[in-house]
Amino acid sequence: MAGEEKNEVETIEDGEIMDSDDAEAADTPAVFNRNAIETDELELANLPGVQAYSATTLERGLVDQATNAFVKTSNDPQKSKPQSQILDFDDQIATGELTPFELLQRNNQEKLQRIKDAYAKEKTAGKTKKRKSDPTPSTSTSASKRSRKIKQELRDDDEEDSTYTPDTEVDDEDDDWLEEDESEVDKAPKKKGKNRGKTLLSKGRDLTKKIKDDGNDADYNERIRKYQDSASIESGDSSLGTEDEEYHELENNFKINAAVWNKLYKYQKTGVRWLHELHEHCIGGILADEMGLGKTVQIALFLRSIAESNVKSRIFDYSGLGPTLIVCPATLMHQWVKELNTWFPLCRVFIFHSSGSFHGRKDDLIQKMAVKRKNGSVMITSYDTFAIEIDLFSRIDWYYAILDEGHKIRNPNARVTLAVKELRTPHRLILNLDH
Ligand SMILES: Nc1ncnc2c1ncn2[C@@H]1O[C@H](COP(=O)(O)OP(=O)(O)OP(=O)(O)O)[C@@H](O)[C@H]1O
Repeated sequence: MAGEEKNEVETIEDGEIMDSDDAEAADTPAVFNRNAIETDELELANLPGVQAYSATTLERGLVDQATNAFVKTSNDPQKSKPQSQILDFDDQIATGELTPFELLQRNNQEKLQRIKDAYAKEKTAGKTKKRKSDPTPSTSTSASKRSRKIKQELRDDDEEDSTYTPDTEVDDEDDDWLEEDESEVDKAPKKKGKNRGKTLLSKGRDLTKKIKDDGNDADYNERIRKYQDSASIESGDSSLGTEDEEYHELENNFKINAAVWNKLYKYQKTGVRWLHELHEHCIGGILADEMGLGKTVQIALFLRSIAESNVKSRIFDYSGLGPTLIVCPATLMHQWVKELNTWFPLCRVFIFHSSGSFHGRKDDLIQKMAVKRKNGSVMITSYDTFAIEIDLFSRIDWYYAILDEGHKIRNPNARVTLAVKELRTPHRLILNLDH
């Protein structure tokens, strides 16, 4: 670290933090000692007018200083109010009432309302004064300026610039289909961690071997035909898949089949709205609800709403849902197929794995994925296959990349983590970071 000015504040013992009372007494800000680096450690330090500090000491000092300030504030009943308010708000996020963005928006609205109220008060007071006595300069201009400024700040917060440029080239390299020994596919699924009593519904993952993906054209056409037949017959469950024209409107011109939306629990609806907020801001996110609370379902519904809304992408040159990649443990691949078939039946779902129903060259399957479909296509693969075949996966510009059981990429140097970094996609989501 280098700075042009010499630190004039009184320093104390190495790494020690000056108590803020002492700092107040001394009428100086609280500071920590910045260790000057030995001049022979850094050539820069030999330059005239430049002073070098140890970055580690600087960072540690800042963290300690912030911690001390926080502890002091929270022990002070006068100052602790904002913290308790924050906890209340956090509760609303934790219980699935609001998304963090909605909370911010609400806070901003409240702030704006307070300004408006103060402005209205000032105005009334001003009028009364004017009537009663000499005209005094009005404060309304500055209040409305303040209000305009805050509104502008709120608008500015919403504007994000993205420079992602997709490259759609797919080359024709000849690859043999990899027959992996992923015996975990055959194993009964094991739930990790403690059951914290929150699980709503059991996954029934041992059924998954019977579920076929849409890798085979004939099977896929048959599934869609059956679904359309059943959807045209009015039955109790047909609402999950019918093309009802009734939609629930979401923000930014997105919508979702109303019958399906109404099947979601409240916190799941909040989750889907939050996924849309991330999408709009082009930022990735981690959906880490407890096991079995419906993360897979929320993702399926979110993808479905993107397909159904057919909104023009801010990044790609098309509307609706583009090719989406889901990477998960091999034991969960067929469960994903099942949930997608249930909640988003028109989507074509491919498994890229030796247990999938596609028989042919791997790059033919990848090319099939690259085709834009009205109802989207989702490719599911295992972490092992993904890491081995990263060259193939990185040929596509993925619309979304979703990592289930995302703690698999916890090790920054693991092959799979490095492979994930090679993926070309503007939208990344992680599920189940850790349990
Ligand atoms: N709103 C709902 N209505 C009906 N069934 C639901 C609903 N939400 C979830 N389910 C069902 O509950 C089960 C668990 O949901 P899901 O697989 O999405 O949970 P999950 O959070 O992804 O679980 P895990 O963390 O174990 O991967 C599934 O069978 C799913 O179909």
